[in-house]
Amino acid sequence: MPPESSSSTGDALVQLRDVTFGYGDRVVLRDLSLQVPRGKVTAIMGASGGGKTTILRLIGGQHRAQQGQVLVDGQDVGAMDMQQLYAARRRMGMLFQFGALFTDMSVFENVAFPLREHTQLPEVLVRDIVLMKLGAVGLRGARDLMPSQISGGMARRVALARAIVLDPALIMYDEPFAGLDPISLGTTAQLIRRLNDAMGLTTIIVSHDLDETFALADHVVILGPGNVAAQGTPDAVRASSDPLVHQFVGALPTGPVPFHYPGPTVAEDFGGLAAARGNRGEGGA
Ligand SMILES: Nc1ncnc2c1ncn2[C@@H]1O[C@H](COP(=O)(O)OP(=O)(O)OP(=O)(O)O)[C@@H](O)[C@H]1O
Repeated sequence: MPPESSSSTGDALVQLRDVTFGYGDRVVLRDLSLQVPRGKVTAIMGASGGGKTTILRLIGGQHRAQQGQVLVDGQDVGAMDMQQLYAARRRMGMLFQFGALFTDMSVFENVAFPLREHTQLPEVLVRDIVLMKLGAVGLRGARDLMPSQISGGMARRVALARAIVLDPALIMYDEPFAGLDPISLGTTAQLIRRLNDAMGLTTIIVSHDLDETFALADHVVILGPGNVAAQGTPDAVRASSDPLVHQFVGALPTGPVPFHYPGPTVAEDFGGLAAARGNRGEGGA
């Protein structure tokens, strides 16, 4: 696979090029193009159901684009066979919402799990790596606790240590702040930034927390229906004149983002009922 020319792409670790993807007949992303700059924190935001998690799944190779390309470090994820995909995924840490821990394993064993699955490292090295990663999230002292003995915020940090234990190049967080109190939320945001910078990572966050995410991210992508409404630095995106971006950034209840999920019209769904009421003389209101 030829490397991407840096002149056309900047230095992007991940690129989606004219990607179209749908579930069954329902097209979720249409000709969507976006860039994830290397070494930076990129936030993907937008209305609920807009396809943010779908984008993460395309990057992780859990879904394949029906048209277009998903390039990770210049390699087309959609064209990989299982072995290549497996190798590519080892370079990606993924932390999905509430990144569930194995409840029957200690904190230490949870973090050690990917090392035991994917490497044949001797136990002394496993121990050092796990303690180093737990140290990075401030939980070296919690190694022997079980998931039931730690708070939700701590569990999130253990999941984070587990996601970075194989030293990925890219880490993706889906809703890392969901359900956290304001202090844990601030700690998690700081940690995401610190890990990104200290480990030379590239980070993608899908998040609904506008203020926290704009404060944290270097690059923001706002999704509109099926496509990118705006992308750039947080300041550039805030200044966008696109009505959808304006609605989103201003958290306005009305604007181009529809309230209703696409479906039959009211007349189609309730027409029979209205007609029946009409026949019984109830249709006045
Ligand atoms: N496995 C699936 N099968 C069918 N439809 C799906 C599937 N996963 C997601 N969808 C639909 O695709 C659309 C995009 O979903 P996705 O989860 O990517 O959106 P999102 O932007 O992450 O939403 P949210 O912010 O609410 O998490 C939604 O309308 C959803 O109902």
